[in-house]
Amino acid sequence: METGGVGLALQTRAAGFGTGRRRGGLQSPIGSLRVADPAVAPVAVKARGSKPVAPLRVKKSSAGHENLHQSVDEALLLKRKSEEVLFYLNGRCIYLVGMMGSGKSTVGKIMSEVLGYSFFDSDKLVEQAVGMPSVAQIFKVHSEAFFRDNESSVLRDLSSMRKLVVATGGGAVIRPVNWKYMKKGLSVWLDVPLDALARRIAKVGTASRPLLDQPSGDPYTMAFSKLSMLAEQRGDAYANADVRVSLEEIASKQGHDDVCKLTPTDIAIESLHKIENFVIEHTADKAASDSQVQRIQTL
Ligand SMILES: Nc1ncnc2c1ncn2[C@@H]1O[C@H](COP(=O)(O)OP(=O)(O)OP(=O)(O)O)[C@@H](O)[C@H]1O
Ligand SMILES: O=C(O)C1=C[C@@H](O)[C@@H](O)[C@H](O)C1
Ligand SMILES: [Mg+2]
Repeated sequence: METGGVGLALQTRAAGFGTGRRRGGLQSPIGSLRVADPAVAPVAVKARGSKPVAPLRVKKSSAGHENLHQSVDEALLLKRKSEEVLFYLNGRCIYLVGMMGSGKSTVGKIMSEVLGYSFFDSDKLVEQAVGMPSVAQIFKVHSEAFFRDNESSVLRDLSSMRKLVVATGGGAVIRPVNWKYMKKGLSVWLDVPLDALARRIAKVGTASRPLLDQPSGDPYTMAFSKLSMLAEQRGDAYANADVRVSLEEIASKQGHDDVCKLTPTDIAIESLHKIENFVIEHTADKAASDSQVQRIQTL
């Protein structure tokens, strides 16, 4: 059973979005790009009239200049891609789905900033709605089922809004009703190999992730075995997403042997690219089927 009462909190928070930000909608897909001089490039590139967008990764190495060039290129590519995608999105929300640690929050924040969308993390909204500081505590004091009910309520409330990027909880995909809400927008599955997930999670610890938290044992091994179990239980649930962004595919395209070499910006660019292709393909399909219906009606 879903719970009520989160709508007001969401509306109050979302009411602020749009102010001082770039308008979405039908703009020219590609604006004029001013290429900054990398020698004096700031550490963040600004989207038209908005906050700094792309977190430039300026790696410390002897090849410092090359890395700076690469980061500037990445930021410009991200900006250009976001301008193209905005044209096609027409205000539709983006829902990021994927296992714990797959980068939904990290990548989602980058996407929201370049698109001029608001960012929401559904786990955080559940915490606010329930009035508890962490998902771990909600699981402990109430139950997973209670958390899931609130998660569905949050997704229901979000589904009536526009211009949002939502990082969903890792398990949101298991309830069919959540797909009904997420299908109001576009869903993107961040598909990350379990080994990379376990490495990321072991680095930050499992305390905030109740389904992975273990009192003892090597953090990587414990995370890997729990994640494998969850992945098996969830089966194809993530594949319901409109778009799949496979880190293995991006890494192989870029000639990397390890997905850990990919930056969140690389992943945001690929996500926007896949979204664009999906929308173009489906708009074409719809136009073709509409014109077929019209032809049949005039017979
Ligand atoms: N491309 C990346 N490369 C390296 N580390 C990353 C990358 N993306 C995310 N991370 C790191 O991995 C961890 C998990 O990322 P994040 O919190 O964005 O995932 P999530 O999908 O939102 O997880 P959860 O489902 O638990 O909310 C964070 O510590 C983040 O800094
Ligand atoms: O994968 C999951 O089931 C979860 C992921 C987190 O984002 C939280 O929603 C919660 O810890 C459960
Ligand atoms: Mg998150």
